[in-house]
Amino acid sequence: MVLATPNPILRGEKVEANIELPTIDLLGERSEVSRQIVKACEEFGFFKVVNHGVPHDIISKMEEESLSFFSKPEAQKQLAGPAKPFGYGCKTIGFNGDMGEVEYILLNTHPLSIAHHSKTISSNNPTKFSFTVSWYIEAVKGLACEILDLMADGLRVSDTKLFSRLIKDSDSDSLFRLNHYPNNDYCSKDRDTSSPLPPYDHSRVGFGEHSDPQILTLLRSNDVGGLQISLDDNVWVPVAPDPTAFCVNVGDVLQAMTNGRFVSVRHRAIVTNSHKSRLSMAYFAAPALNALISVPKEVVTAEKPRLYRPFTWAEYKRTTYSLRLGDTRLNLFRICKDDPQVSN
Ligand SMILES: C=C1C[C@]23C[C@@]1(O)CC[C@H]2[C@@]12CC[C@H](O)[C@@](C)(C(=O)O1)[C@H]2[C@@H]3C(=O)O
Ligand SMILES: O=C(O)CCC(=O)C(=O)O
Ligand SMILES: [Fe+2]
Repeated sequence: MVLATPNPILRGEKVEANIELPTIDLLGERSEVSRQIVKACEEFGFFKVVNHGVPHDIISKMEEESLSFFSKPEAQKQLAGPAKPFGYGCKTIGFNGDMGEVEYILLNTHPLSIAHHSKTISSNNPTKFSFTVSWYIEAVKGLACEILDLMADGLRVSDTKLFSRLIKDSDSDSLFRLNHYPNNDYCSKDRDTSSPLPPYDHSRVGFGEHSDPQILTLLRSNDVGGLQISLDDNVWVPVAPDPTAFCVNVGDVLQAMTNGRFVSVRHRAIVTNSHKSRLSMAYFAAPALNALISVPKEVVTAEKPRLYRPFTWAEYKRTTYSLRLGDTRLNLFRICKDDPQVSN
């Protein structure tokens, strides 16, 4: 069912009723799990994993540390910023004027970088913060590698570690982001409280629409919704929050490496009308800067010729950061039929 939004961000925009993303049980039979993952990446670019093996303890400690940081007075949080490129950021996203109703911590996942930034994020116990983040990242990185190996299997790529090797590199450029969105208590003083609020306020963008540039994103959120994905132009589908699962999405690099078979889908986070704030924790699995992104031979066929030219992650990242959040970047790397450097 497609419903017109009560307060659309863009004219003509539609929001569908909540969908359940494909849910993949990682304890299932391996070839069946691979098959389901490939199908979900082709059809949605997003799926949920359950029985993911990341200990509950690690997730709840990371959530506790995050909330304890975000509950500090603004002036204290600012000591850990600006997020240029890493640290605390509030409302400004990236370097090109994007804004949203979100505060966040953005970190590179290298242990030395985490230890360095922990000093300003948690001045009273930086070791505890640093330890918790590193522990969480090790666990989600393990999960990301497992999922990437299942993808390679499902795609019948002979080098089954091709994708996971890229993110296991000690120079991997992977990132970790904690996003904290406001709750509706911000506006309740000005509101007529006699009529109930709709579940979302579509005029309040937390994190504007974009695709993730990396290989794979593993997102865990608390029980407050807000994430929406765009399956068709101008149709947004809210994703029901599920704190027991990880929401996994294909990034631009994986779309390129699968020759467009997997889709890096645009998504955004809207501020909900919940009394509780949304907390999301995103691990962006990326290759090393000098890694060459090219397509394995198994996904290029006469019917599906090579779509993108090879590029390094450094080149792709530079392009990404020179653009706005909502800009499409992968198309800039599409092969032009008359490009003499390109052979199929
Ligand atoms: C406006 C921007 C913020 C962003 C870098 C960019 O120039 C375009 C992509 C943005 C994004 C989206 C996914 C991740 O949250 C992120 C960390 C990333 O790698 O690309 C952000 C960047 C950011 O916030 O710095
Ligand atoms: O908070 C969310 O649910 C989405 C965040 C997101 O898309 C991002 O950080 O790239
Ligand atoms: Fe994202």
